[in-house]
Amino acid sequence: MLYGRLDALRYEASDKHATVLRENDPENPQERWERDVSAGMYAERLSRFREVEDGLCFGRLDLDTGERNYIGRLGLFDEGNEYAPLLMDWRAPAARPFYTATAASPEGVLKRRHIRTVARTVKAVDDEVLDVTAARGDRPSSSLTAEATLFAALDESRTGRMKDIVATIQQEQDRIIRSSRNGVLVVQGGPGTGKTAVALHRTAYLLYTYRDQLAKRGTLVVGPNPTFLRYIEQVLPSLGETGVLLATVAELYPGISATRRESPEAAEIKGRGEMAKVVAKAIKDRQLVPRQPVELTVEMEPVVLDKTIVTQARTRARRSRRPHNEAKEIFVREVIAALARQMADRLGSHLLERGDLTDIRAELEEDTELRRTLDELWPTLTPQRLLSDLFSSPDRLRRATPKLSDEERAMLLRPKAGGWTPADVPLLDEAAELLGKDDRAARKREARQRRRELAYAQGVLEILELEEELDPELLRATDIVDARLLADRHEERRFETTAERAAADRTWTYGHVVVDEAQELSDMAWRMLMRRCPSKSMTLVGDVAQTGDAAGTSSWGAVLDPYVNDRWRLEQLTVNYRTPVEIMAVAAEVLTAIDPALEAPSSVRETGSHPWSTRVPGAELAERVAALTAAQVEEVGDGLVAVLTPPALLAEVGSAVHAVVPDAATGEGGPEALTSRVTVLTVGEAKGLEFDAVLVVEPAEILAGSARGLNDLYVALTRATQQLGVVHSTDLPPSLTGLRPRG
Ligand SMILES: Nc1ncnc2c1ncn2[C@@H]1O[C@H](COP(=O)(O)OP(=O)(O)OP(=O)(O)O)[C@@H](O)[C@H]1O
Repeated sequence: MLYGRLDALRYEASDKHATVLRENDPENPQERWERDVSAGMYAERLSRFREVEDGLCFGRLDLDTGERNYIGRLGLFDEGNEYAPLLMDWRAPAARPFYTATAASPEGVLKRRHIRTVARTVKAVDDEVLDVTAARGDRPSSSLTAEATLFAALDESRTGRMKDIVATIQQEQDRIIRSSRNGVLVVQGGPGTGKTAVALHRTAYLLYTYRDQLAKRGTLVVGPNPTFLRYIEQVLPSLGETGVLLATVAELYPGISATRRESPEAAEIKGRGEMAKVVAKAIKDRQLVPRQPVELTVEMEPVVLDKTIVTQARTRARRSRRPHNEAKEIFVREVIAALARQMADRLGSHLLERGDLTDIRAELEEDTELRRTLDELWPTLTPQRLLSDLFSSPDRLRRATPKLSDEERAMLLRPKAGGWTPADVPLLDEAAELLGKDDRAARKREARQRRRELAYAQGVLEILELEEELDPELLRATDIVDARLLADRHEERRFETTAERAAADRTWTYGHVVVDEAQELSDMAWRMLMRRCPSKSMTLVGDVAQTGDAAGTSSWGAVLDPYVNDRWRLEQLTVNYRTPVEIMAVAAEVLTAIDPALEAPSSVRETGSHPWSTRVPGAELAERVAALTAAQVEEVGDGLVAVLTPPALLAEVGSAVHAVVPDAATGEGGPEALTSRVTVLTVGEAKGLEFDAVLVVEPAEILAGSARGLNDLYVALTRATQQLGVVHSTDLPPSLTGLRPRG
């Protein structure tokens, strides 16, 4: 019945979509725009109906009032029966007991039913009786809800794409998902505790609950890398939500594609909060005072631009606290005023009238040589020019970074050409803020366009006039419309979704921002994100024990206090749904080595498969890893295998594995990286992902590879849902005693 209703809605939307496209043959841009809006709306509705097809209805609540509510991915109503609810959206308040009711606190629920479907067929039904009196003899209650459905989901082979957990959200997760939209919410939790899942379901919940507010300003979900974003991109559509912008920090500056590579050390320096001062200093460094007086001739009169004039003008411009490009106006005005006074004095100011002084100023303003000189002293700058000049000039760099060591400065130095790195993006953003808009070119372009439109409109009217000349009695076109009005009507308006408009606008501010793997963000990246969300309605999820980036954080307070003081709230997730008990026991020792105060999340599953290690000769490492990978592929059947290596071994191990498993993928980037049976990755690239089986190569090298080597090792060990093996040629790190050596 529910699928029948869904089909009817789908048919209706598809019909309307086709009608809009067929019947509206837009005559002018306004009509075209209106048609695009309607067509966009129906297309979005259609895609939403398509996305909720799988598992449309996954639950039922039998209430003590005798009512029976079905719970599903979206709300469906019976049009023929006063819109009585047929299916309740999981986010509706009345659906909440589906996730929170327990035997101790049944919230009016007698029975909760979990329904598992494949395509449109019900495959399993799992009932929980919550009324304790009625439940006598039933199985003992556990802290998990929907246990059977949950375990079935957790035991499934991984597909390389994250699935939604809407049918099995657990109580501690539900509380976070439905937590208030206001303020900054930090969700701290160990690996596999569902932080990513919770963040995405919370996004869907907020969009449902605050649809109007969020539709206008949009929602941004930030992830650590493009592979991760691909991993999660299907979750929100499957929850009926399209139109959320998913991006990495490096993608948040429109027009910049940050693909240049640099050392982790250079990226760490660029991520430091003090770089904000460096950018500010680099800008000030471009506001010059001439060493020697500059002599110019304006309208045959000599003028001298000396140090005092420029210094005073610069001080006034700086004091205005306006961004550099906007403050230029003040600088220019001040210099011109001073030079006008100079000229007037020479000509004898007592002889001049008021108008004369204005004329002198106008002459100065129009003088190209003076303009050129002023442009040199206070150049109009783009963020790109500022930073590429800075990083390619040892002198500029030295002046802007007095606190860096020579060694650190050398790491930042690079040739101008070659593009931008991800760590440059927050610096470009900072520079854009401090430089302000230089919209003169855009304004000129607009004015030119407008003139063209007016001229065209005028031409149209003239033609109409000519045609109408013969019949003076008739009302003429020019009686009703003038060129300006006609041009207005012709102005193109392009239809774009909120997410598209937001993505193209650096100064866009979002209604809500979600950051996943938030521990990886540098101080500069935080500055940038905070600017994107002045309301500070944010959800930040992460694990300070998994910080791999040297510029990342080990304390939420340190990150957030500068922006919101202590006005942020912390929620913790404590149950690990991914990593089985056996693997977690090994990883927990590494966690203790990171910080004995940190507590590992407790795993819900046991697999009976113990993590193993095998030592091989150094010269055979890549080959042996390849052979073991092939064996692992056999073992996991349909599942996915990841080989996690230190960066230095990636290429060698990658090609050895490729020789044995030809469809294996290596490294980040390619679309096959997630869905190949085997993927060879560095730990950084595997962040946030999961696989059925994982082989970790040379852990001692992972450990030694960075200042946060232990954190990286912890991340590597916690990626597997079923099996874990470690292959090494050098001694194992002392924290890996829990592995079972294998011949
Ligand atoms: N309530 C749930 N029902 C079913 N599966 C769940 C539930 N919670 C989490 N999972 C599953 O557990 C796995 C780990 O979840 P997720 O990736 O969100 O964890 P995480 O905390 O972000 O991990 P990490 O810190 O390692 O990135 C995923 O496969 C997710 O689907």
